[in-house]
Amino acid sequence: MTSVRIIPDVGLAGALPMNKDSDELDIMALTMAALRYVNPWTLEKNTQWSEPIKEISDSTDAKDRVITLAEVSQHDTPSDCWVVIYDRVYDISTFLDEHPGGADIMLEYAGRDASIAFRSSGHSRMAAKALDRFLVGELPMHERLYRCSGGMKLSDIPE
Ligand code: HEM
Repeated sequence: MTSVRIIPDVGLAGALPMNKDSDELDIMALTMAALRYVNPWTLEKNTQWSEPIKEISDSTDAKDRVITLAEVSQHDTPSDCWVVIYDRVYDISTFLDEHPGGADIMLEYAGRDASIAFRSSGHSRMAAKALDRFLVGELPMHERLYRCSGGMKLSDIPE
């Protein structure tokens, strides 16, 4: 093995990998140590640098998400079905097969505003409450019809 003689006159000998049998520097050990030092996989994770992961799944956060009508219109298939009801955006993809009124009637409104249809089908308060679990966001103020100043006043808009 290649080895280099070192003169231990700077007081570093104790910190360097020396051959046990001589006062020579162990180049292989030094190389491995240097590789470990520069190899990112050996670096310990510094939690101080990590951003906490922000959960966006609960409905409080979903309410804060602004979704335009243009974006809603991209979700207009049975497997990816969003509708707007009273200015709120709902992802009802998983509800289509559960809907007591059938999937087809809701699919007519896929990617669009379904407020009038929802209202005129005489849905119960329970139905309005059922919307909560599908909430993904709200329209921007300039695209709203109900939840805005001067918007349409309906006594039974869900809270
Ligand atoms: C998108 C969210 C919707 C939810 C969460 C929902 C929920 C419900 C629920 C729970 C019922 C049972 C009756 C009641 O409690 O009112 C129902 C019935 C019904 N829904 Fe919806 N609905 C939605 C959208 C729509 C839309 C867009 C239409 C379109 C017209 C519609 C049409 C109907 C009809 C016709 C019934 C009566 C079915 C029957 O009694 O035979 N629904 N819906």
